[in-house]
Parts: sequence; structure tokens; C-alpha cells
Amino acid sequence: MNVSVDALNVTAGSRKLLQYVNCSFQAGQMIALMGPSGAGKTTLLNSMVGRASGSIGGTVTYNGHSLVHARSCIGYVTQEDIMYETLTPRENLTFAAAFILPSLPHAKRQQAVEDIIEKLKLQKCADTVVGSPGLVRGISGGERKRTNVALSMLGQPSLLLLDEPTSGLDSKMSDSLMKDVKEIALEGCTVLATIHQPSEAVFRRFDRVLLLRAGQVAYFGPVAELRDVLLGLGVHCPPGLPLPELLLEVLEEGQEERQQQLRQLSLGKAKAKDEQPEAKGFQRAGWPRQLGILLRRELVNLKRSKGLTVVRAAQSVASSLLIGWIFVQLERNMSGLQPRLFSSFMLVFSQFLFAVLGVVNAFPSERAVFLRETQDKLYHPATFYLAKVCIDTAMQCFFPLLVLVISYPLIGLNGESADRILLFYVIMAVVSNCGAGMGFMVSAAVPSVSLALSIAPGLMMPQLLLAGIFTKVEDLPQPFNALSYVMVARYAVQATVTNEFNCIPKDGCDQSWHASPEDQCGSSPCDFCCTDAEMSAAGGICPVLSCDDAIKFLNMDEVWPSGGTHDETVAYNIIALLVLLAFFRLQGLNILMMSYRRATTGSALPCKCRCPARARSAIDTE
Ligand SMILES: Nc1ncnc2c1ncn2[C@@H]1O[C@H](COP(=O)(O)OP(=O)(O)OP(=O)(O)O)[C@@H](O)[C@H]1O
Repeated sequence: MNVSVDALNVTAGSRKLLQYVNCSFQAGQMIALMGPSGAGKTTLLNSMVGRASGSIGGTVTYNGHSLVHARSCIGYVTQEDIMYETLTPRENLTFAAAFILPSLPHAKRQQAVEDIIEKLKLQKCADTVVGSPGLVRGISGGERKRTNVALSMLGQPSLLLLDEPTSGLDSKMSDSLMKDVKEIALEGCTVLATIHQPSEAVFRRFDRVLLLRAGQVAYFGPVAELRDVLLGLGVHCPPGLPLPELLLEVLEEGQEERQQQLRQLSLGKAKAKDEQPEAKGFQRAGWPRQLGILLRRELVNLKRSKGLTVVRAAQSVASSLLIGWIFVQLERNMSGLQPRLFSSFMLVFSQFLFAVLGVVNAFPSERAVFLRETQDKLYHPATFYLAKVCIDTAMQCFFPLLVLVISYPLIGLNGESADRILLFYVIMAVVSNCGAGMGFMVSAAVPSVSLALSIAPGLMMPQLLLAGIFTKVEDLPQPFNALSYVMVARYAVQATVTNEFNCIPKDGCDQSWHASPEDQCGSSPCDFCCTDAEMSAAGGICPVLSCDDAIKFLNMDEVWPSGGTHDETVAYNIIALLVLLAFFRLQGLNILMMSYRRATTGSALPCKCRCPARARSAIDTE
């Protein structure tokens, strides 16, 4: 691809990061982008793919087209190695290939992956988990870098931008990597790579050098002519001293005259031919296919990071056992009413708590990969979110099942009919999903896991205080009463309590019935009863015989909708929870999209691209 950069300016606030950068690259050239730290090398690469922050002036054309038309033909390897650390290089490449090469039959797509593994000499580490430096042992730094380059090369880009591809590699590995990159350039791909202190061998692989200083082009010319250029400037070039170092020395303070001469030499640069190759349609995977690939990748990721799932399951089991043990086999007498209320609410609320804390790290840990892949147009951010929500919903429905099985019989909660048990599970599952929705919102809004983890506990306090369990919601002063309407806990309490105290009408239960001292409430035909002590304390008449009495006794009778049946109350509160859940999920998507838009400047969402011919023909002819 021929690239022409004309009068490119990038300004952030009052700072000029790039000033009138002019240069052009011919298809198949390999260009070394050099300059002191902070010279603007990364800014130049970012602005070439529409990722630079700040205001941008000037133009960059790709075979005469704008970025929108060329985006999918550009591979960008950033300084950081961005990929899924839970997957192996082969898996990372296979999933990327599924997005990029959807039209290839499976076998041919897999062959493309194997070819790239071979080309970048990743065979030995292809099935080792990438790992995380210092945390999980995985492939070496050089192999990570190669995998990163391989990911960008998979779509056979016509322009490959590499930001410090050799950083962290020894000279042998650097040379070997750049040799591979050179082969790609020889196939017709234009390569622009920032490079620090390259060895002579690595430097010689480049065709041209673009030297930046303080955001301006200091030199742009052929590597082969560099020695003569330096000699012409009066620089002593003893054999054995690497040319790149001598070039950078010219940029030091006190060499202004030489810098001026050097700049003059670059002005006569050859203009790249803006040839306009025949447009070729290049289709990325459609969204249903994107969703399928993302779901499969989520599942593999879930399997690899099963520690998190095991911890969440263990939390659910442990909290069920703890709550079940504390409130074991509650009596159906008056003193058992309050514990019945607390235990059922605690079971539901613990699911909310675990869900918030469980997903709060979901996005920060994947942000870099998400941004890279969405900026590379592998999929739409909403599809990524939908895949996450699908898998997460299944998880949030599974954990409450554990709680139900363990604690419901242990405590002796309302098991009069299957409806009561099923509804208790539904309430827990919806509340758990609300927690996950809220956790994801936080997770998408903040830049780091630690910040997300410190915000999450703060969300619990208002939920607890405004739930109506310590103070009736009607008695809450404004604005807390109004605020309680958006609290998950408010609807969770009402639904849980009403469901627990929703009983089938009993025959033979009237005010005159009371338990004998030996039998206590065992033979009571009523829903609840009083012990002798409770009866005499209440003046000889047991005030709590039916479920309705119990709700009144607990001060939880002012339910919504007023005057409705218990079934209606449970249903309305579950609907309210579902509305909150939909709100959290949509807000999560909204925040994710904002995060995506913040990171993406200058490029539009899915574009039809016109890739110039390079090895793309190998794909198109399949
Ligand atoms: N958004 C921004 N706002 C303000 N300054 C910025 C911004 N982005 C980059 N800079 C500054 O612009 C200058 C060029 O940054 P850039 O990352 O392009 O340098 P570089 O040549 O790639 O450096 P290095 O070799 O150290 O990676 C730096 O001084 C950097 O601090």
C-alpha cells in the first residue's frame, strides 16, 4: 500500500505533538521510525489509524483513499502485547482468524493460522497458555511479541505498523523477528516500525529511515545513503559504530546547523504514487457469526479461568451453609418470624453482593483486547457485550440454584407448594443478575480493577439502608424514599417476604387454638402459632396464626400494589426487578460504547473496505 502523509499536525491542549509531518511510503518498503523518547513516534502511528487523541490536521491517504476505506487493510502492533492471556497463541490466532476470514472454509482458515505460526516460528509455544508476566507462567516475552505480530498479520495487511516490536528482545531475537517482517514487506506489505537502538544488522533490513525530533521530521531518506549523508554533514563515521547512533547524535543540543542541513536533505522526498487499485469487497464476519465466535471464546476463557467460577460457587455454598446453620429449622412460632424474614432476605441479598463483586473486574481486565479488536473492526462493541451478558446470565442463574438446594430445606422456608420454591429461586436469580448488571456498569465505567473494586462496596450500603428492612420505606424521609424506588433490595425484600408468607388457607385454624406446652407448635393446624409464654405475653390470644398475621406482625404489610393478592405482589416486584435489570444492562452497554468512542477518534463504525492487492488475492481466490 502506498501511504502519503501530508502536513500532519496533532495538538493536545496547547501542546503540539506533531508539526507538519510530510512523508510517503511505497508499497513493499520497510521504514524505520526513529527518534528520541517523546519525539512523537507513537503519536504518528496512532494518527495513521485514527487513534490519536487531541485535534488532528493534515491528511493521510492510503493508495489515495481515506482511512475509512483502508482500515481493515492496516495491521497495528502496539507497544503492549494485547491478547487473551488465558488462551494459547494458537487459540488467540484461531479466534482472530474466525473474525477476519469468515468466508474461508474451516480447514483453509486453520491452514492460514498454521502458516502464520510457522512463519513467525511459534510452533514450539503454540499450545502453551500466553500467561501473564509475574502472575501466570506462560510463553516468553519474545514469543508474546511474535504472537502479537502474528495477530496483526493474520488478515494479510497491506500496511503493517509496529510500535517497538523489538523492545524486550535480545539482539538475536530482534534480528530474527525483523527478518520475518522483512519477508512480509517483500511480499508487498508496507511496514513502518518504531525502533530504538537497533543493531546494525536489524537496521540494514530497513529501506528507509524516518527520523522525528520534537514532533517534526528531522530526516527521511534511504538507509543505504545514510552513511554518505552523515559524512556529508561532517560526522565522523568510524567503521563498527552503528549508523543509527550516529544519526541520533546529530539530534543532540548544539548541532542545530547539521540538523538544518539534514532536514533540507529530506525535503526532496519522492512522492508516493497514489495509485488506486481496483476495489475489492472484504467482508468481516456478520454479527450472528461474531456472536457465535465471541460466545465460544467466552466459554474457553471461562474454562481457563475456572478459579473465579469455583470461588463464586464456593461463596454461594459457604454462605448458604452459614445462613442455614444460624437459622437452622426455624420454629413456626412468633420468635421465629423475624429470623425467617432475615434469613430469606440474607440469602437473596448475598447473591446480589457476590454478583456485583464477581463481575466488577470483568471489563478492566479485558479492556485492552476489547479496544484493540473493536478498533480493528473484528466485531461491534454491542456484540461483545451481548456475548458477555449471555454467558453471565447463565452463571448468575446457576449459583442461586446451589443456594436454594442447600439452604431452603436447612432453614425450613416456605415449602407448601412448588410455586413458593420456584418463585424464591426466580427472585434470587433476577436479583443476582441485577447485581451482575450493576457490577458491569461500574466495571465498564472505570479504567482499573482496583478502582472498580473500591467503588463496588459503596453501592451496597444504600441498598441495605433503603431496602425497607430496618425502616419501612414509607417512613423514609425524602429524598431517600424516592431513591428507594431504584433500589434492587427494596423489591427483593418485598418479593421475598411476601413469597415466604404466602400460604394456602387452612381448615380448623381459629383464634381459640393454642399449643400445649409439650407439643409447642408441632400439631398446629395454622400457619403459625404461639408458645404458651408468647400467648400469655400477648394477653392470652395468639396474634400470629396466619401468614397475613405474620406479615402484619413484621410490619411488612404495606405492600405494592396496595390491596393486591400476595401472588400479585410477588409478580409486580419481580417485574420491577426485571425493569431494573434491563436498565442496568442497557446502561452497561451505553457506558461500554462511550468507553469505545473515547478510545476511537476519527474512524467510523463498521466500514466496507477496499483492500489493495497484496497477498489478499490468496484469500480471495479460495
Ligand atoms: N494526549 C496527550 N496529551 C498530552 N501530551 C501527550 C499526549 N499523548 C502524547 N503526549 C506527549 O507527546 C509526546 C510524544 O509522545 P509519543 O508517545 O508519541 O512519543 P514517542 O516518540 O513514541 O516516545 P517513546 O519512544 O518514549 O515511546 C510525549 O512527550 C508525550 O508525553
